Amino acid sequence: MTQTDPDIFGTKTQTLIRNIRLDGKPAEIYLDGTGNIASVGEKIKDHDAEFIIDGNGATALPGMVNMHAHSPMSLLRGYSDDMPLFEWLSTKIWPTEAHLTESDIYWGAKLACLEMIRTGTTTFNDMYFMMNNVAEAVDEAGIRACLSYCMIDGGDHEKFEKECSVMEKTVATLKARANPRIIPGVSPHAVYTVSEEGLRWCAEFSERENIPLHIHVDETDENPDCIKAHGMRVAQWLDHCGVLSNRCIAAHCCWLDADDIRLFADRGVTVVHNPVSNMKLSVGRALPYPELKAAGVNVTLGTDGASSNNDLDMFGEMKTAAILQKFFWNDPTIMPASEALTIASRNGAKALGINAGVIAPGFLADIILVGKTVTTTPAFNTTSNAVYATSGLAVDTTICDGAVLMHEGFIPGAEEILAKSERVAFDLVRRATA
Ligand SMILES: C[C@H]1O[C@@H](n2cnc3c(N)ncnc32)[C@H](O)[C@@H]1O
Ligand SMILES: [Zn+2]
Repeated sequence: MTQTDPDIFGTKTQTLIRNIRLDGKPAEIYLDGTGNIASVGEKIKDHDAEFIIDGNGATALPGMVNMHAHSPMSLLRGYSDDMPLFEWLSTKIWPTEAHLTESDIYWGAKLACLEMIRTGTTTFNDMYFMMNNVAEAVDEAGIRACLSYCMIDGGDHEKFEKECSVMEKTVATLKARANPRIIPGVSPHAVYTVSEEGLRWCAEFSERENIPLHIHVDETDENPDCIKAHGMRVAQWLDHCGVLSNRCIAAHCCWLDADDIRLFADRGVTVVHNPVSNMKLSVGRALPYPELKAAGVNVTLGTDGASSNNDLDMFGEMKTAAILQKFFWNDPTIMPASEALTIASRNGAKALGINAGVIAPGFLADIILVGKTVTTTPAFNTTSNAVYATSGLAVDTTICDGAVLMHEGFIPGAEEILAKSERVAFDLVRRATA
């Protein structure tokens, strides 16, 4: 069996991965076709491999977990840049999103899944609209995702009622797919776009269904407006509405203060750092990571949409997170490479309740191989190279749920997805600007 055998793609098979490095040491990994890692060791003798992947000295890492994305926004990559957040959303993004069709959503998500597989992401936490079309793309791509419909009611009660019914239908439809790689979630957009009844309803629904709640929090300083409207800071207001719990995944969180951080720690909230998007949109402050870490808050990593990043490469995101934190808080010891890697993989998996992010027997076989190449040589420290030196394009093999999705940089069907999403994106913008 050669490693370029086309049968290797897309199905769980008994696979031996050899000639790799794990934590800097020579290793082999055996997948027994169940979707889990069966064994890890220096030399695996007892196996029944149908396929053998020769890593040629590659570094094995857990697949990246991108904890804040808007996958269909890959269609709007480079469409509108270099503007302040609210002007960008209200004059460029929202008017264009009003023209999105189900087919656009599907092709945008296909493009995003392709990029994530190419750059070593095996799970993403997504917030957008028409999520069943995103699910279709996720299903076909073989990647793992938590998918949430984004509620925006703008304080309008009629709109609120409509949004609740879309949210309920979305969760039911996603559940009915019965795909273990797809987790439904709920997503009120933010405190400045969702009413009190909207926030409360989402919190109760997420509790009832026992599914994650994904929300934008304190990206820019939302506190003065929140205090004016409700007499409380954003974190307190969310708590007042029942939103803060261990199901809550809060993206951005740049403007949390010490009391907010204590509240998040008490409630078991997960925070997502989005350093590239935050810097590009100049939100004014970096995530208070040192204080969150000291308080024991689970911190994860995300790219945000491809129209504010503008890529979905978690390797670039890890490096940016580590160097932004060091620079902003003026301390080079903050977020060492191994911590950045944990934040980008294990911590996200934990927040979504996925048994992944660790390469050890019994964990899900969500594994990537970073090839031996210019940016990973010399291999004094493979973790340092992964975080500080290489981009996701050095990933040459991506495995999710025990199935090979990319090998030697090749992903079946990639060319069609690029060609079609290119056409779909231009057509969308033509309609939106007509
Ligand atoms: C899911 C919804 O969130 C919007 N969206 C995309 N990027 C951001 C951001 N940085 N902050 C707030 N909202 C955002 C999308 O454009 C969509 O309307
Ligand atoms: Zn976002």
